[in-house]
Amino acid sequence: MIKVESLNHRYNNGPILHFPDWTIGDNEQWLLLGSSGSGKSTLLNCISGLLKPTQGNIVLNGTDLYSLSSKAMDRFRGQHIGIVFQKPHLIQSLNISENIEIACSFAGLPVIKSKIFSLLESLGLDGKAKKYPSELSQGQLQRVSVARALINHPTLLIADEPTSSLDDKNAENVMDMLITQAKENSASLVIATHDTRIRNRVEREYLL
Ligand SMILES: Nc1ncnc2c1ncn2[C@@H]1O[C@H](COP(=O)(O)OP(=O)(O)OP(=O)(O)O)[C@@H](O)[C@H]1O
Repeated sequence: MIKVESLNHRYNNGPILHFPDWTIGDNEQWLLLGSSGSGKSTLLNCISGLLKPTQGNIVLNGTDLYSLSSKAMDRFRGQHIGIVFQKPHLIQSLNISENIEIACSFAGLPVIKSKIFSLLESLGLDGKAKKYPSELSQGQLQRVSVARALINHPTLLIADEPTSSLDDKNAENVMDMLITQAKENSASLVIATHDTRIRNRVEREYLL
């Protein structure tokens, strides 16, 4: 379970961004909705432990994120939170398997190749483990970024605008994949979006 409590953030001398309290239960799926500039990325960065909020707490499975040292936070994030960015951000000089392995290493967890291969297979990427990012299509690269986010069995899977640059069919495919993979991996799912095409796919909505 993830709790967002009494949270607000202020960049430099900008306006104070207020975030309503939010409880994300185990295995729940949520859309994070709000107009441009309303604070979606700021909130996701706070929840991911990447941005210390000016005030308030993020509590994940009983751990107050910002009570951790930065080193402990990095490890905790690696173990409990998987993030799918809009672009895959893979390391070009590493093959697909190695790109996923570094997510295990960052989290201080052992690399189990068989787990990587079976996750790639479940995402329709069998046979791609030894390929390099430049050898895969954009859709395949996005699925690799989902595999990287899931490899450590996170409590929470976060996707930031995963469909905004996609046509209708691919947006549908990506939503299917995120919903199915979150369920199969028993992860809660939060998708930040202003893509109205996907609003009917997820029942719960948090509005900014
Ligand atoms: N690093 C920063 N320094 C100063 N102000 C920032 C910074 N990042 C974001 N902001 C401001 O904070 C507000 C919220 O930004 P944020 O990126 O969280 O919104 P968003 O809802 O994700 O927007 P979008 O949908 O356009 O990506 C905006 O007014 C933005 O200008």
